[in-house]
Amino acid sequence: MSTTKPAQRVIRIATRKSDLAMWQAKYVQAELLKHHPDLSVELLPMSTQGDRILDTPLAKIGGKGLFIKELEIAMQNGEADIAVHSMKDIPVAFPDGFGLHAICERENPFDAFVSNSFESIEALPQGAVVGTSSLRRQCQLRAFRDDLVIKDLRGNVNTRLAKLDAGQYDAIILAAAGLIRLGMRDRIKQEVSADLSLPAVGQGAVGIECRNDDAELIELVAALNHTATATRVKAERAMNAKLEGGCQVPIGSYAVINGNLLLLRGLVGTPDGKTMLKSQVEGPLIDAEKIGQAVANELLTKGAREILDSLGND
Ligand SMILES: NCc1[nH]cc(CCC(=O)O)c1CC(=O)O
Repeated sequence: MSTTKPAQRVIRIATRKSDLAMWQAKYVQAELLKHHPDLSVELLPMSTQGDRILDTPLAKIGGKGLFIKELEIAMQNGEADIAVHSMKDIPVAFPDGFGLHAICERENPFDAFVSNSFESIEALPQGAVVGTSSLRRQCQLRAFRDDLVIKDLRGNVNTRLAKLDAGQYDAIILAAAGLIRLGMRDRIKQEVSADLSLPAVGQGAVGIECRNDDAELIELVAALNHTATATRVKAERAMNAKLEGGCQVPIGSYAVINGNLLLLRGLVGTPDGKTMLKSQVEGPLIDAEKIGQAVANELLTKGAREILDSLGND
């Protein structure tokens, strides 16, 4: 047995600076240290173009990739080793040389109804103003309650809550996971069921990206992979990839596991909620990716392509 210890490796995590991104980076830092106590893990907080341009719809400025490009450049330059992302916010494909090397255990995957005056979506009065910038949430809310007025709501979680508290909305819809991670579970008045609002691809899960050429790092990071979450998210992302669901489209995709079976539900709709295509496929866990493609194919057969193309998702 060798008596010399390998040199202590330092892992630098590139992260966005929002409270949620910092929470997620610190979570991964703690998990890495739990699995590999000899590591040294540092944070490199960065601001990205996506964080700086807050007043333009994301689709117009280049979509989700904008939130991670700077982090990838830092990894390419050797200033950082890994990047931590909300799985919901990252595109299906990574740039050459980069990959997703772990998906951590999923937090609550559902949408949350938050209001200072009303207890639930059902309890909102006629014509109530609800804040969300997600076309997926807008579509499903309108399909459920076509009287509601949907008003744009951007910014990080705290900004959105501040706008609600300032009286600009009767209620807002956020991801439950973000609120829970930031210690604001008590702001959730209602967890919105998947029947009413099918979650976004990967919602509630955190992923770790790094370069594909660092085998030692990839092995260290793999210890944080949560198999069930990774399988669910793989199916959800395979559906999205097949639909070429770009940045801002009303797509929901949500997988659950029952024993050896995975059930994936998919949804494509129009922002006005007047058309909502739904499909679900169940199959063996090992077929997660095929199940995702099968749900996408069913949605395409029902007319998803026309909806997605009409939204400029080319
Ligand atoms: N689009 C922003 C975003 N990205 C990730 C989360 C938190 C939940 C998650 O990890 O999926 C949120 C907030 C929200 O949608 O309310």
